[in-house]
Formats: sequence, structure tokens, C-alpha cells
Amino acid sequence: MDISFYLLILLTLAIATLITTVLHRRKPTTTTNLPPGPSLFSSNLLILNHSLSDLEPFIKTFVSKYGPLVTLFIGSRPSIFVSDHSLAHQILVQKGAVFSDRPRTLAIRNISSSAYGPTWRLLRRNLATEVLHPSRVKSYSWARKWVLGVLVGRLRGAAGGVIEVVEHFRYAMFCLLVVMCFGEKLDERRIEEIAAVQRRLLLLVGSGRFTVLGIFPKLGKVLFRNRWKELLQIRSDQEQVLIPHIKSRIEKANSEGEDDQFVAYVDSLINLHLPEVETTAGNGGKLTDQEMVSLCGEFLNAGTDTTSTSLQWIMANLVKNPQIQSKLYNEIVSVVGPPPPPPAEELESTINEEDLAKMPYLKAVVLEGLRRHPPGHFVLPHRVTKEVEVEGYKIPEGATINFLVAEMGWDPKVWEDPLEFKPERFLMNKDDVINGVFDVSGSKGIKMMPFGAGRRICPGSDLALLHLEYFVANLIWLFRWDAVDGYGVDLSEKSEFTIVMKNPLRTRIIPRAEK
Ligand code: HEM
Repeated sequence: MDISFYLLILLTLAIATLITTVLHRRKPTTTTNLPPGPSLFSSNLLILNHSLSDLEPFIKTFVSKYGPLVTLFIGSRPSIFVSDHSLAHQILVQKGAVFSDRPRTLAIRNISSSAYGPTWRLLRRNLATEVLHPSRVKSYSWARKWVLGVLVGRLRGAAGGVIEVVEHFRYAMFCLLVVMCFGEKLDERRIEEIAAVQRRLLLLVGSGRFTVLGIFPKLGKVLFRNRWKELLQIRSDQEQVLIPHIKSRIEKANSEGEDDQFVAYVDSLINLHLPEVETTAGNGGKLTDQEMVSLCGEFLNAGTDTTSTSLQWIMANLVKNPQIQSKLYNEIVSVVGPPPPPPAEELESTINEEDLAKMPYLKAVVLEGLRRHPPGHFVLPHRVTKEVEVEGYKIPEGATINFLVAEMGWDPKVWEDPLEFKPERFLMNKDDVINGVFDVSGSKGIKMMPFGAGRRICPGSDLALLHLEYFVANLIWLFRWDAVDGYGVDLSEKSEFTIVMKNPLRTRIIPRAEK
């Protein structure tokens, strides 16, 4: 750790103590009635050089010591952590308007980094209606079939032997999101190039290396020159890789006679005009190249790592629990019949997306995967826009707030045998069901929140569920997934950007139907 880091901590603590003292004098109710937690000094030592996931064990200890609302400090700013379901519902759903902002960061404008306001609304509505609307999602079904073919081809190449699947899953999700983003089936080299730059960015940001730059932008750029340069470099690499694909789609959209039957994410961004009050580029609100890159990068990362991580966890549990795998296979066969023998070249027969709706056990398996192994153990930080009272505590304007997502899904007060993988639990309790489907949005009450809840809930949740159901169903229909002698399935976790398997899944896959 560099010496400047310690200097900054000392400086920060001195400034923070001064500011806190002044605030205490001016607004006694605001800061003296915060939820309990460790001291300002210990909080800052913990937070400044840790990613949120690395902090999880500490926060869990504080929760058992102080209760379901805990305050830590970043500089002098309170950062509140919530571990209780009904408090999460109260905060995110009932009082959602006050808790839906984001802390300011160094990120170039995209949906997740935008303040709660007109730009965020416009960008989010654009994604929701132009790409994630059910009719649009349906128009990409050919892309899902193509990607399934790519994935199955890779798996068939290794059938019978031992295979580590995670890279194949990640590549498949990238292929899919790249098509939806740029409107083109790119070759393997280009997809790998995009995946590599996106993943570097994700892992660096997820490691918490740049947190300090976001908290102290001016000072941080000077004291942490090398980190600042590193951030600029990775952004410039991202622009070099993504801009040609964005430009090529724009040219295609401009050229006469081109009539694609589906809308790619880039198409939807071309004619967007940001609200005037929130633009700085002076070009009538049109998105800059950097903003386009930031939005496309967000789209790619939000939909790939999360989904491929979940897919790996679900398949790992199906390998570990062969009786659950058999039950799922039997459900699939009862709906679509047995799988056909593999064709020589391409995958011709797949499970139709319409048939997924007839498979309640499949849905239960996917939901149980998300409950037991949510890819994010926290949501993205929210910022409080107005002082507000929760459980008798005052949460001040400007505080950040986050939620212990994994802990909520494992709460023994809510879930029986919470650490067991039991999809049946989602078939039994009909209270949680809205229109025949478990309410993962938590709108009526939160029992688990892998996609968050309230106004900032993940807009891609339905797409993610479709991708998981489609790939799990087809992979189980086509192959039997067996444990490998001597390897077993280890469900230990490791924090990357998402919470991944510490020892990636190794399995033996056997085609169900022979030629
Ligand atoms: C299993 C897959 C996924 C999981 C578990 C997941 C989870 C999450 C979570 C926890 C949040 C933060 C919510 C909050 O801050 O309160 C989020 C935000 C977001 N997700 Fe997802 N997500 C997944 C897939 C996707 C997909 C497929 C897309 C789009 C293609 C997507 C796009 C976004 C965006 C744009 C945001 C920012 C929303 C905002 O700030 O308003 N996600 N997601």
C-alpha cells in the first residue's frame, strides 16, 4: 500500500472530524440520531481501501452487534447498511422517492451512475421500452438460438471428458449481449476482444482500487496519480474497442435500404436527446461518444457477468443434487418430449421459449439459484436526497444506503433450511405469487432481492430470468451433468465483481441422446 494512502487517511480523518464536529453543532438531530455503528476512525480505515464485497464479513459482525441498521462513515459521510427485509421494503418501496439517488462517482454518465432525475428517467425508459420490452425481447429469440448453438458446440467438443464451464458460459452471454447491443454477429476474435476490455474494467472497478478517487476526486487525482492514469488508460482502451462497433451500426442505420428486423441498443441511443438542464457537451443534448461507450459498456457488463455467474451456480447445484436434476429433466421431457440425436453440424432442435412457461419446476430452480447464490451480495449504493426517519433514527440527506442482499435470502426467520438448495420452496408458498409467478420484485413485500427493489430495481430482471431459464432448460435437456470423481462440487464463494465460485465448476457432460 503506498505511503500516500496513509497520508490521505490521516488528512481525511482530520477533515472528517472537523466537519462532523461542525455538523453536530449545526444539526444536532441529524448526526446524533444515526443508526449505531463503529467509530468514524475505524469506519474510514475499513472503507477506504476495500471493495464493498470485501467489507461484507465486517458488516455482518456489526449487524450482529448493533442490529439491522448500521452506520459506517466514508470521510464524514454516513453510510447505512440494512439487513432486514421489512426495513428494506419500507426504504426502497414505501419511501422509495427519497432513497433512489446515487452517490456522485467518476463514472461517465450511464443509467446506474445517473442521479435520480430526468436524465436517469430518459435513459432507463429508453432501455426498458426499446430493448427490454417483451415484444423487443422476443425479436432477439433468433440470437438466443444462435448463441445456444455456439455454446452447445463448445460443450459437445468436450463431451465425455472433464470440462470447466465458466469461460464457456461467460463467452455465450457476451455473444448474446453483443448482438443485442451492436446488432451484429461478430466473429470470435472481436467478441473476445470486447469481453477482455469489459472484464478488465469490471474487475478493476470491483476491486475497490478506484473508490478513493470517487470519494476525493480532486485530492485523489493528485495523491493517487498512478491509479488515476490507470483509470484513464482502461477507459481509453474501452473506447478504442467499442467505438468502431458503435460507428459501424450508426453508419448502417444511416445508409438507405438497410432494413434490420430488430432494434439494437445502439440504434435506440442514436436519436436520444438528454434534458437540456443536464447536458454539458453543448450539442443539443445528443450523446457524446464517451456517453455512448459508457452506456454500451454498462449494458454489456450488467447483463453478462451477473447472468453467467448465476448460470454457473445453478448448474453446480444441479450437478451436486442429481435428484433435482432428474426431476427437472423429467419436467422438461413431459413438456417437449425427449431430446433428438445431435445433428452433424448445427443445433437444429431447441426448446421453444413459449414452452418455458409450462415448466414451473424450472422457474423454481432458477429462483432458488438466485436466492441461494445472488451474484451481488449488495445492490449499487443509493443516496438519500432528504433527511428521513427510519425506525426512530434520522437518516441525513447525502448519506449513502445499501442492503445485505445475500443475508436476506438466507434469513432463517423467512426461509426454512436457508442454506439448502430446495427449489420446491417456490412451489409451495402461494402468498408470494403474483399472476402465477413468484414476485421477485418485492413490490408487496421483500423476502429476497437479487435484483434490488423499488425505483432502481434492475431493469433487466425479466431478460435475465429468460436467459437463465432458456439456457438451463436446454443444457439439461441435451446433456446429463455429472460430478467428476475426485473433484466434487465445492460451493465456496469468492468475490470478483460478482460473487463467483471459488473453485469453478468442473463437470462431465454426457449427451442424453446418441447419434
Ligand atoms: C442475473 C442477472 C442480473 C442480476 C442478479 C442483476 C442485479 C442487479 C442489481 C442488484 C442492480 C442494482 C439495483 C439497485 O441499485 O438497487 C442492478 C441494476 C441494473 N441492472 Fe441488473 N442484474 C442482472 C441482469 C441485468 C441485465 C440482463 C441487464 C440489461 C441488459 C441489467 C441492467 C441493469 C441496469 C441498467 C441497472 C441500473 C439500474 C438503475 O440504476 O436504475 N441487469 N442489477
